[in-house]
Amino acid sequence: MNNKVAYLGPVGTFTHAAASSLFEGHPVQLEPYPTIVDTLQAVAEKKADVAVVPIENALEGSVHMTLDHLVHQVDLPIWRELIYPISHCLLAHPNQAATKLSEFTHVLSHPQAIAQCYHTVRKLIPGVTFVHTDSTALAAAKVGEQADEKWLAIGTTQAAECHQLQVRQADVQDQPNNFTRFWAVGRPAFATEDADGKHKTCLQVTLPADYPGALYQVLAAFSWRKINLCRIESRPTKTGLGNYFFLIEAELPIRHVLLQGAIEEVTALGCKVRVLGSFPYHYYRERQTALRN
Ligand SMILES: O=C(O)C(=O)Cc1ccccc1
Repeated sequence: MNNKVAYLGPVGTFTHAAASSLFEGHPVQLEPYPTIVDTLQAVAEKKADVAVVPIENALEGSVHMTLDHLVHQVDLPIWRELIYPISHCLLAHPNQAATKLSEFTHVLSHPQAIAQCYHTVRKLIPGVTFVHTDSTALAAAKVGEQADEKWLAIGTTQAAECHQLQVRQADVQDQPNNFTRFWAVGRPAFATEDADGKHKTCLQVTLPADYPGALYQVLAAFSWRKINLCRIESRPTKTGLGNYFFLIEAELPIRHVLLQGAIEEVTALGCKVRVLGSFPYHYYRERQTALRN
C-alpha cells in the first residue's frame, strides 16, 4: 500500500511543491487538506501516514499554527525537514488584463504570503485591502472564480496554471533569498538515509520556575559541549501570562552522546524535556534521493 502524504492544499500551494519534491520518485499518494490543522490531524487520526506543513519562513518567522498544534494537540514525530525557496507572484483573472495593477482593490493570500510581500504590494497598489485565506492556492482559486472583481492572489506559478490566471508580477516578496522550512511529520514506512550527517533534533524545554539565570543554565549545557543550536524560540505554555516553554533545535541526532548528556543535564536542572523529533534535513534539489522504500 502506498504511503498517504497529507499536505496543506489544494494543488498549487508551496507546501504542495515541497511535498512533491520530498517524495519525488516514490510511490506515495499526495492528499490535499484545507488547513494546517486538518493536515496534521489527518496523521493524528491515521487517515494519512505523514503530513507536510510549513514551519518557518526566512522573512516572517515561525508558523505558529503548525508549532502550537504539534506541541499542544498531537504527539507526532518530526520525520524530515526540507528547506524550499519561495517566490511569490501576483496573479489575476485574464478578464482583468486591461486593469492596471494600481487599480486592483483586493489582494488575497495565506497570511504568511501576505506578510512576506506586504511592503512591495502596498507600494504597487496603495490602499489595497488584504484578505487572508487558508492557502495561497485557495486565494488563486477564489480569484479564478471572480472574473469581474479586481482581485489579485499572491501565489505560485503552478496555481496560476491550475486556475488559468495571469502572472501580473513575479517575485513580489519584500526580500530576495526567501526560504521556508517544511516539516514532514509522522511515521511513514520509509527508511531515511543519513549519509551526509545533516541532522537535527528539536526539543521542547519547559523550565521548572522563573529564576535569574534559568535559561542561561539550560543554554550552558549545550554550550560547553559545543553543540550548535540553530534555533531557539519561546512560546506561551497557555497556562497563564508570562509562562513559556522553549523550542530548541540542536544540530545533532538524538542518539549522539553529547546531546544525550545535555538533555540529562537540563533534566537534572528540573526542566521538562520533550523530543519533538530528530530528523535529517536538506535544501531543495540538494539531495533528491534522500528516501528509500
Ligand atoms: O499557502 C501556501 O501555499 C502554503 O504552502 C503556506 C505558505 C505560505 C507562504 C509561504 C510558504 C508557505
